[in-house]
Amino acid sequence: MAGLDDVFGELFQGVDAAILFSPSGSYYERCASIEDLDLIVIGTENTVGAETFVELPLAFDDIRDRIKFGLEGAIEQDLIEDGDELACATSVFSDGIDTVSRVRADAETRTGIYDLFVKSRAEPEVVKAVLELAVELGKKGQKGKPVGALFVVGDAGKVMNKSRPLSYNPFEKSHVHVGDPIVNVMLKEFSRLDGAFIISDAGKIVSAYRYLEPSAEGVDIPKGLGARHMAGGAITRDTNAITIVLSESDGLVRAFKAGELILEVDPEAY
Ligand SMILES: Nc1ncnc2c1ncn2[C@@H]1O[C@H](COP(=O)(O)OP(=O)(O)OP(=O)(O)O)[C@@H](O)[C@H]1O
Ligand SMILES: [Mn+2]
Repeated sequence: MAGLDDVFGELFQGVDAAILFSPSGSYYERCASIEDLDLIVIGTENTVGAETFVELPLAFDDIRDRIKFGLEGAIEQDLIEDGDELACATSVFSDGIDTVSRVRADAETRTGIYDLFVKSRAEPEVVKAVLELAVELGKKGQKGKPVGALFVVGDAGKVMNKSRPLSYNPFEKSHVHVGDPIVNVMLKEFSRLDGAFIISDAGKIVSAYRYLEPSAEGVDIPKGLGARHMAGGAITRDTNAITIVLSESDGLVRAFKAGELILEVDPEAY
C-alpha cells in the first residue's frame, strides 16, 4: 500500500540539488549530512555558515519571488544551470521550513536583479541600503501620508552632468553616507521635497533636489507611470547609475537599470 511518503517523495526524487531558504542551523546540519546531495543555502545572510550560499537582497515575502530571485542568483554564480530540477525548501506559514517546491531552473526568465546588486557600479551594500530605505519609506510614508522618492545610485559625476538643481543642495558640504541611521532620517525628511537624490558608488549623498534631464527617447517604461519613473528609467540608460523609485501614487518600489525596469516590490509585503 502506498503511503504519503511515496506520493510526496516524488517532489524530491531525482533532483539535481536541494535549496534551503534561510534554514535554521540544525535544519542545515541535517541536510548537510545527507550523502551525495548538492546543497545550496539562499537567504539575506549566511547565518548557518553554509559552504554554498547565495545572498538575497531582500527576504521576499512572496514565495515565488523568493525562489525566482534566489534561483537567478544561483544561476549567475554557476551553482545550478538551466533545466536543473530543484527541491526548494522554505518557510511560508511559520518561522521554520514548512514547504518544499519542486522547481526547474529557467535561465530565460531572468530579471536582472543580480546585475542590480552584483554588477552595478555602486557597491552592493549601498544598493541594498537604498532599497531598504525606499521600502521603509513606502511602508510608513511621511507622517502617515504616502510619499514618492527617486534615488539615483552610482556614476554620480555623470548623473550630476545630466541634471540640474531645483533648489539649494542641503548635502553640499556634508560627507554623509546612506545606511547611517541619522542619514536615513534626513533622507526621509527630505523625501517631501521635489526631485531626485544623487548617491555615489560608495554611498555618499551627493545631492538632493536634482531635476534629472536624461534623454528619454526610446525608453520603454510601463504605461501609466509618470515623469518621476520616466526620468528614473531614462537616467539609467544615459549613465551607469541604477535608480530606485518609490511611487507616491501606487506605493510600489521599482528599480531600473540600463533603461529597464528590473524589480517591482510592494513595501507592504515586508
Ligand atoms: N525629471 C525629474 N527629475 C527629478 N524628479 C522628477 C522629475 N520629474 C518628476 N519628478 C518628481 O516626481 C514627482 C512626481 O511626478 P509624477 O507624478 O509625474 O511622477 P510619477 O512617475 O507619476 O510618480 P508617482 O507614482 O510618485 O506619482 C514630481 O513632483 C517631482 O518631484
Ligand atoms: Mn504621478
